[in-house]
Amino acid sequence: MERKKQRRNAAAARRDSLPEQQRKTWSEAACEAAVSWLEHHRTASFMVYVSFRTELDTSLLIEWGWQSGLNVIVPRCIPQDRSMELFAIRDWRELKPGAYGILEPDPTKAIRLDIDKEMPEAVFVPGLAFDRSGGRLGYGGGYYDRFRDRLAASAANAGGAFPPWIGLGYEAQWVEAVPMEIHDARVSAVITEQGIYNTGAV
Ligand SMILES: Nc1nc2c(c(=O)[nH]1)N(C=O)[C@@H](CNc1ccc(C(=O)N[C@@H](CCC(=O)O)C(=O)O)cc1)CN2
Ligand SMILES: Nc1ncnc2c1ncn2[C@@H]1O[C@H](COP(=O)(O)OP(=O)(O)OP(=O)(O)O)[C@@H](O)[C@H]1O
Repeated sequence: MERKKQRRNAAAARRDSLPEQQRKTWSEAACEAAVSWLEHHRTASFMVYVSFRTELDTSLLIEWGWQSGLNVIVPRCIPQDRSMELFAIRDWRELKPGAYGILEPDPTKAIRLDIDKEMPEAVFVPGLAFDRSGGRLGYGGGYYDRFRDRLAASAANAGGAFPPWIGLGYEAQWVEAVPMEIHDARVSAVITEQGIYNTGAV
């Protein structure tokens, strides 16, 4: 969709223009808000992206997870079918650059997770832009939308609940409305440096 591509370029340019020191401060504040949310919900595990380019930096959240004994789950993307595999990681040394140059779990070091047996209790998703109704603009690989369908199928099979789907971004990433297509999933909340926004979507 051409309209989406233009929105992606504009959103990426806006995020790239945010000063590095600001991005660092905002990332830390957003990670603290995410920590509060996880503590409040007493989650034992969460899935999170490892940041690349100018994305909101999740390293503080990941390190807090390790220190607090939570199961920290990171995806690895498979460009052939645009799917993602999950791994529990315990240390930065279990990551190596994968597709797109993103740091991803090294399958020889990290522990592979079978989502039919074990599901992350919360999922933090990256984005180029978000809107207040939970619309999310990604890089266009459809990785998270496809993965969400798989997770929903496993949850339905196991009779379990689908985990909260939470966007992480800077206040500067809000847009009026992300163009949404049928397959695009909404996030149930967005966390920024200002705190958590519930979107009303499930
Ligand atoms: N940290 C992180 N990990 C992630 C994602 C993410 O957004 N952030 N993804 C979320 O899905 C997946 C990777 N998706 C990606 C999809 C495309 C490009 C990319 O480089 N695209 C080109 C443009 C291609 C085009 O427009 O045709 C580019 O941006 O230059 C990068 C990552 C899985 N892992
Ligand atoms: N659940 C799905 N099943 C099959 N194909 C899908 C699914 N979701 C998205 N796609 C396809 O993937 C491509 C990219 O989708 P979209 O523009 O929604 O990506 P995105 O959400 O921006 O990216 P990402 O999730 O990787 O950050 C589209 O061609 C779309 O048709």
